[in-house]
Amino acid sequence: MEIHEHIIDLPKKVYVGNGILGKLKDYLFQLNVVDPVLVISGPNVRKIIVNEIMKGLNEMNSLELIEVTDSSIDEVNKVEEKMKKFSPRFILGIGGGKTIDVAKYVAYRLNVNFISIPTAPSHDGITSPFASIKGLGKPVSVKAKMPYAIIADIDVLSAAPRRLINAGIGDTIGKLVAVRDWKLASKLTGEYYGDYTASLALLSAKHALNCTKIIHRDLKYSVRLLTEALISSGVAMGMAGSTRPASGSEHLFAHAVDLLQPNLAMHGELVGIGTIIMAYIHGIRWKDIRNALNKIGSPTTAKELGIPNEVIIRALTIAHTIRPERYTILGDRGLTWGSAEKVARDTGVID
Ligand SMILES: NC(=O)C1=CN([C@@H]2O[C@H](COP(=O)(O)OP(=O)(O)OC[C@H]3O[C@@H](n4cnc5c(N)ncnc54)[C@H](OP(=O)(O)O)[C@@H]3O)[C@@H](O)[C@H]2O)C=CC1
Ligand SMILES: O=C(CO)COP(=O)(O)O
Ligand SMILES: [Zn+2]
Repeated sequence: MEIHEHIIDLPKKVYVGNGILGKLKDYLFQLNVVDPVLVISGPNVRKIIVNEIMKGLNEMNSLELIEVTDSSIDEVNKVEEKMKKFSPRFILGIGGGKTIDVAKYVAYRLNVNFISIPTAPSHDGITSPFASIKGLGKPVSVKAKMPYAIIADIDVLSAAPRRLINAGIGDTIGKLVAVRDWKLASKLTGEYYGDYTASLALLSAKHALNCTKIIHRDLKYSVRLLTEALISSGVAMGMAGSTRPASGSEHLFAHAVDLLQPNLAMHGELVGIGTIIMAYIHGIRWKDIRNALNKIGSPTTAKELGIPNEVIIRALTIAHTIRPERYTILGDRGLTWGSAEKVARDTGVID
């Protein structure tokens, strides 16, 4: 008899709290982290946060820091080159989504434990066992290492620029559409639909929507809520063994814009706009989503992001080609130029 197994890898420990990075040394001890340890970080985060963290770890005999500037395969190769000489037992990824993606992808390829230390609540890659790496030939995420532990310091995360916090809200609200797409696919194509992981992703989206109502009066509480939502959305991906619960047509749109005009906008901002458009096509409450994003000052129009109307329309027409194996509301044939222009205008994304 053939055995079908589904193996779920989960983090060993998740630390969340205010000012907890000051206890990093204790946590690493609790987690049995032994050196050599490699810290991966980006240039901004290094200056703002990591240099201080490194001082706190100066008792380690073997500790190295490497800076990465984007989540490309070239940066992955650069880190791997360094690892040949250094052979770390643990990797700490400290930063935004791109840094964490490089760290978890390197950790996966070389089978080294990886600890995720987010400095911005801008994405749900904090916990997911997937990484978006540019230069692998596709704009969507690939398999990577599930973090061994997560250390989320709410003081640090809530001090991140507001744009990054808003992007995390956009990335999470996207699950409202992603789960709809998944359900639709299960009806039309017979694809397995995981009720539990879908519910977990939806719960994250609901909490992110709640954040939009309270962030003006209680930033720290909202960031804590958002961080927990990002973590559990990542867990949903880990449990599903795919990004399906967290990425549908709204992400396809975001990936398409990024392909056409790289680095113009943050991932979560594009997902937020994609969510408005795809919610409109699904016939769900797209105006509520747009109002929620407007309320926090997150962009809801192409103009706010400096993206030409033609790029939005073109992205909508090619989005269905990005991951053809994952059925969404865009169907197999996608949108025509005319229908793409109409939905973008009807939702106010272009004028
Ligand atoms: N693997 C997955 O499942 C997922 C992956 N992603 C991916 O994550 C990426 C998006 O991540 P995102 O975080 O939005 O973008 P970036 O990682 O590009 O971070 C944006 C900027 O914010 C800076 N930054 C981070 N923390 C702070 C802070 N506390 N204070 C000041 N600046 C800070 C970074 O600095 P520095 O230059 O130092 O890095 C960087 O310049 C995309 O590539 C996306 O595809 C998104 C969702 C899920
Ligand atoms: O960004 C993601 C989830 O928020 C990952 O999605 P993709 O698998 O589409 O890259
Ligand atoms: Zn995302």
